Amino acid sequence: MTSLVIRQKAALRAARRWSSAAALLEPGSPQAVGSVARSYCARMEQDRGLLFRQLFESVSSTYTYLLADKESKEAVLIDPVLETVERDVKLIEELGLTLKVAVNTHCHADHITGTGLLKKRVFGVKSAISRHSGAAADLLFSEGDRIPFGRYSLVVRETPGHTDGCVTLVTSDQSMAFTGDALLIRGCGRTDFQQGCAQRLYDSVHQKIFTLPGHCLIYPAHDYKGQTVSTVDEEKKFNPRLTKSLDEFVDIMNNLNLPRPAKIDVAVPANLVCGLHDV
Ligand SMILES: N[C@@H](CCC(=O)N[C@@H](CSS)C(=O)NCC(=O)O)C(=O)O
Ligand SMILES: [Fe+2]
Repeated sequence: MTSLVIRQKAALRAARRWSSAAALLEPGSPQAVGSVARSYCARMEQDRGLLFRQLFESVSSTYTYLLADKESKEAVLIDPVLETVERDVKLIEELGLTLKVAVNTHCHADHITGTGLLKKRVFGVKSAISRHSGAAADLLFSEGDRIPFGRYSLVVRETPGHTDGCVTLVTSDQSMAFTGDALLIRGCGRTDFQQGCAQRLYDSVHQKIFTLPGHCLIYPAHDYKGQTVSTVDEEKKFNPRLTKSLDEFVDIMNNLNLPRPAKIDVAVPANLVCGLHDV
């Protein structure tokens, strides 16, 4: 009994030490990245301050991501899908969030984005996409731009190759990267339509994603096998395409022989106007 009380007191003291250390770290500050202990604190800070939801649309196997600052309630939504906008709006309302930006990682070929409908459903939301996508949106971003939401922000890394306007959105403490179709879990986006280029994609992933910290979590736009998350280290070790040499990668990509996405002829024109095709 006595030893149980001692153990409980020790655990309480340790928890207090952790929480006061975490409280000293501004989310996304340079101090929040670095040693293992510091990065562990940064993750604790995130748990306390950053709301995160991974949502799934099963027809196109698309992941939509909701991130919000728990304090200010400001939120961003990454890669919403037209068919699941009502689900997303309901969740945003239930959680009392203010959606600031609905952002696309690229001009999708397989589904219509939800950004256009979201702009109609939620007052004040701005759509955003890369200026190299050729698509219309309220905000056109490029390399190094930040998408702020409360105390947090997403930093834009241009990762072309699947399309010209593909970006990876990285949290400012580099603990999470939303890679769109540039890097999928144990795979990558195809390069046989839109402005696809295998060499460009290989360079993008190696220079802009594999240079992130090894523990950085990888959240892709799609998964077709039930996988939900990976890390930079895991993909550097186990990605069956991107661990190969450039020549081998190009050969793999030129021989995927995938069928065209069923909705490509409808989705691409719609997504070039951020889903506002029927207005
Ligand atoms: N069957 C789906 C389309 C599947 C597909 O082509 N996925 C793309 C990402 S969406 S542009 C892709 O890059 N896949 C890479 C891979 O290796 O599977 C449909 O008809 O919509
Ligand atoms: Fe795509």
